Amino acid sequence: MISVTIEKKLRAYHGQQVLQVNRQFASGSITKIHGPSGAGKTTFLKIIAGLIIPEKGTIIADGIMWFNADTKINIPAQKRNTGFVFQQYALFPNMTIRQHLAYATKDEQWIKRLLLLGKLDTLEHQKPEHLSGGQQQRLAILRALATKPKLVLMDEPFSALDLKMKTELVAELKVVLKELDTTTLIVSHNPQELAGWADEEMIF
Ligand SMILES: Nc1ncnc2c1ncn2[C@@H]1O[C@H](COP(=O)(O)OP(=O)(O)OP(=O)(O)O)[C@@H](O)[C@H]1O
Repeated sequence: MISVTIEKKLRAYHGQQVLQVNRQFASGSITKIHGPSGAGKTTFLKIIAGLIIPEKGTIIADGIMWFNADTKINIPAQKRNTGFVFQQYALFPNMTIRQHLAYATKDEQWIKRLLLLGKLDTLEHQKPEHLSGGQQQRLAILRALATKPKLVLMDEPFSALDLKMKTELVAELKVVLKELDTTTLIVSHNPQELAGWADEEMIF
């Protein structure tokens, strides 16, 4: 279980807005997060990942204190074993699809399964510049899963996919996430998207 109790001042255009969250996420659950633009959804994911530091609060993951503002505990992002799908994908321009995955895992069977999941098996030796937006986005999702993380944070991960691709991927992705027992937080700006797919909902 991940338990998050935080406060973070946001840089808003007018005045100041404070992001306050007090929420638990059960192990292996999938939570869909939605709410208005600028409400702090991306910031919230980055706080859990350890990329943005809140002013107050604690983050406890499976009994381990990742962050405590009072005692100044702050486990670095790379030690939180968290998969992150960024809105802008953040792929490595000089690495092929396969190299993105092989960088994270040596498990050949797992790499093969991920490539099939993302329908990228025939493109494994291509670099990002030769991929469509949807293919790049799928690679970002696969890379986030490559280490079989206990926590996956996804920021609008299906925005570049057509409906057919999204429907197929989402179904297969859920099977994989449940198999890994990965706790998953997915930001989606569309309240209807993923209806019935996620276990929980969090509204900003
Ligand atoms: N590191 C940071 N520290 C403080 N405030 C930040 C930081 N990064 C972004 N912000 C501010 O937080 C606010 C919320 O931004 P954020 O990107 O989290 O919203 P969002 O809900 O994800 O929006 P969208 O749906 O448009 O992606 C913005 O006003 C932004 O300026």
